[in-house]
Amino acid sequence: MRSPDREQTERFEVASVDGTLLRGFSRAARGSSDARGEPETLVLLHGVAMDHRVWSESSFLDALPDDVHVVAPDLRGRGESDPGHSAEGHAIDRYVEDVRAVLGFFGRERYSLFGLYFGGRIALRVAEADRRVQRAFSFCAHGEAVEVPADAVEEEAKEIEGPGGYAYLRDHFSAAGAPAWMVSACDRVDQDELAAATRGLLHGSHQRAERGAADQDLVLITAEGDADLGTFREGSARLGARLWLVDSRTRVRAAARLAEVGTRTAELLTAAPAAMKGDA
Ligand SMILES: COC(=O)C[C@@H](NC(=O)[C@@H](NC(=O)[C@@H](/N=C1/NCC(=O)N2CC[C@@H](C)[C@H]2C(=O)N[C@@H](CC[S@@](C)=O)C(=O)N[C@H]1C(C)(C)C)C(C)(C)C)[C@@H](C)c1ccccc1)c1nccs1
Repeated sequence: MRSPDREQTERFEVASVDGTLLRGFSRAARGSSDARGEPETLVLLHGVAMDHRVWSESSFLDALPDDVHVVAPDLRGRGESDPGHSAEGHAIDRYVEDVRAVLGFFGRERYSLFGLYFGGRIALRVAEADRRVQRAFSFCAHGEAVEVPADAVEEEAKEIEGPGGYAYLRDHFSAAGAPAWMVSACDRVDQDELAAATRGLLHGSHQRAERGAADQDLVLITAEGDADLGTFREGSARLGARLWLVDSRTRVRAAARLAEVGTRTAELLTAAPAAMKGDA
């Protein structure tokens, strides 16, 4: 564990296109920077039933070296950020605007994005839209078109906003073998915002992501045993993305492997450019 005083963590607040205030945490880099005099800046995007705290609780943060500038926003409706209010207020295009507002706030020329589950899908869509994104990692979410069944998702939203909403998520994720940090994250999210974010998945999240710039480094990550592994392979071929597999039976269980993925991610961020070519 780092000693707190060495941690230069500070809060930030930035307004998105629609006026929603996004808040989050930034851990300054210590030491080296690149030829442009900029440290590697890694923006972390959490999943639907989560907030920025999952990065430290999963030990992903500890796996990142001191010389990386880490930016961890709370997505709208989560953590300390303003609510999205409605399903339309939680459309994926709003999330893309939010992330681009965060990139604008820190004013770097280049960013890496790491997204967790639906945060990964957001990362791929931001990479498509914004040339500042040099690398995008998507943990357990591919970028292909998906059928988002309106009835099943509406059913889920009703469960989530009901009296047993937190129990539904805790039970589902626990039964699916999710690690404790992922189960407890659900309880920190406001129920109405969680239901709106769930219905928000019906506004554009079905669309596939296209590759943005030719020089972007895209990385898809999923479980060796994932039932949708074929789709991740298709996505890797279509997008010219790396495919990293973690040793777990399902995407949900893969969450327990996040810290080791953090280590591998850090190696890619800090690798000498020459080493970037052609490694697995
Ligand atoms: C099969 O599900 C899993 O493998 C669990 C896994 N989910 C996914 O990878 C993707 N979703 C799905 O696949 C599918 N969506 C779903 N409801 C949308 C949704 O996701 N939620 C809404 C609520 C929020 C918490 C989040 C979530 O998590 N609910 C779990 C439910 C608990 S879990 C242990 O069953 C979930 O998934 N419910 C499915 C079903 C309703 C179809 C059963 C489809 C329809 C998109 C295919 C997510 C990343 C996605 C991809 C593309 C577009 C939109 C979402 C996890 N996500 C987070 C942690 S684990």
